[in-house]
Amino acid sequence: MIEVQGLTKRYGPTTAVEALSFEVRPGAVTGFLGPNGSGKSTTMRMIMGLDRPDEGKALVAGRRYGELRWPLREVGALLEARTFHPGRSARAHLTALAAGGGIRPARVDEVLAAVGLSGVAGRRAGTYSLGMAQRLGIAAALLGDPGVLLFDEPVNGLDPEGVRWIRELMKSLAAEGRTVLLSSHLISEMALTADHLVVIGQGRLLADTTVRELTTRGRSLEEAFFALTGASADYRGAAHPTYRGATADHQGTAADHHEVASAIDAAPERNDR
Ligand SMILES: Nc1ncnc2c1ncn2[C@@H]1O[C@H](COP(=O)(O)OP(=O)(O)OP(=O)(O)O)[C@@H](O)[C@H]1O
Repeated sequence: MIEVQGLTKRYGPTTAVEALSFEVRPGAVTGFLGPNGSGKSTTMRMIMGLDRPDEGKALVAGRRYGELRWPLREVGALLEARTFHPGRSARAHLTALAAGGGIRPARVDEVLAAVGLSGVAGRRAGTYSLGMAQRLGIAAALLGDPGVLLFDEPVNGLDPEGVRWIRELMKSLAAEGRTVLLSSHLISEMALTADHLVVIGQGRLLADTTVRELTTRGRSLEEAFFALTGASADYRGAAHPTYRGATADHQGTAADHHEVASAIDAAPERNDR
């Protein structure tokens, strides 16, 4: 269980997250959706104790991250790809994490097998493709066999086989009774993967509902998402040709939003940090 209670985070003049409250329950995949810059990553970082909220709190299994005795055994997260030392092998990276996290060493080979990296576990992780790096990040998240898992855009840059693998993994983790919070820009993928949805815009909660309920609000989940987020979208990537004319105060038409969404989906990786 994840409990987000009145979270607010400001970066100078920017309010990234504002009075945000929601719960993520076990046994389901909860999708975390919102336009670019709506505060998804910041929220996940606060849940993981990587950013300090200005107001409110985030609890995992009833405690703040910093209060967890063995955090890796309670909560695992893939927040950014390539958070490992490039000169280290995958096995060495996971072995070091296990040693620091009070996790039995044999677990390393179990998670390497679970993510399909056993055959390349001795290779320097810096030589890994994006898909392999994502798998290593997921292995690290699974290392402590935690009941709570967070994934920030895990399908970013993956090929169709990788996307399907992630989808099935998310579902199986939820079916095991775990709490799974998954952010993605790919609404079509979210429709296939998630049971529940938390939608935010400009750091504020816009919807906390089931995929089924939100889908019935429009002709599709995508339509319903645009109807919900249209007024709060803040597309700053104006350099991209498809964004031309889209400004922060541009309310736009459904067609505009579709164009922008296609551009977001096509963008290989975030470049705002
Ligand atoms: N370290 C930081 N310093 C300053 N501003 C930040 C920082 N991190 C995030 N922000 C700002 O906070 C807002 C929310 O950003 P965040 O990355 O949480 O959004 P997001 O929903 O994850 O976006 P995306 O979908 O593009 O990944 C944005 O305006 C962003 O520019």
